[in-house]
Amino acid sequence: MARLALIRHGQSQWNLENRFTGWVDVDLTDRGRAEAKKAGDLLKASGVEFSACFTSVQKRAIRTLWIALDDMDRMWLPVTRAWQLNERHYGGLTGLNKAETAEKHGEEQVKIWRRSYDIPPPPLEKGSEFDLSNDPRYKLYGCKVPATESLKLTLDRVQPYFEKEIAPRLKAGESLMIAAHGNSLRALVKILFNVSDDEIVHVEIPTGNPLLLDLDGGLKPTSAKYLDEERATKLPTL
Ligand SMILES: O=C(O)[C@@H](CO)OP(=O)(O)O
Repeated sequence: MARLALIRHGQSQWNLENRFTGWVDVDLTDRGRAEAKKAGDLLKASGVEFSACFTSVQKRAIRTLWIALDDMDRMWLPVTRAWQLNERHYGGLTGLNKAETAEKHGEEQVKIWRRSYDIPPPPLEKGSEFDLSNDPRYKLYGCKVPATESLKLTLDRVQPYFEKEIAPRLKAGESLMIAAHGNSLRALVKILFNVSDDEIVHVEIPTGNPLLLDLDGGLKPTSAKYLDEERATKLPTL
């Protein structure tokens, strides 16, 4: 039976500051590092022997994976980095404080930008301090940096990557880890649990808390649990 562990990065500096982050390469806070270590403890205690890991090209996810693998004494596992697993791009909201933006535009509008399935935030202006179009990593990986993304647009890049690189290995019975981000993981949860466009609005993924799935041959979850039960959020029904 294949197992899949989905781990959102630990708390980042901009999670702490309550700022829209998206593709900005913000690092973990001390608490985020502690969450990553706890994720490693819990994965080790689960007894699952993983054969490979996937992560984004953003340091908060990469470092979470490093810390967890170090804790698990599995630093030798193969790791693949893919821009397709990046956080959703927050467009023109990038860098803004979420509470101040809600005061300015209203709670309802901010909720639509943050959690609606297919309404993207306004695009990021070209040449903005958060414009990453010339970042060497995206040139290296041959990625055209988006100007904004809804969850749907995020899923449109997560899904083909998952189906090509990850799903065949799970179908072959491998157990894999994915360390990624709130919204790239919401996209994966939407795919795996077959969540409707309306219901995905209510799915929140906690930081640094591994979600361990048992998958059948068609990659349908037969069991799903957050390993840190005290910090678990509600999962879609199986
Ligand atoms: O700022 C972001 O990039 C994400 C994840 O922290 O925030 P949200 O909760 O709005 O999806």
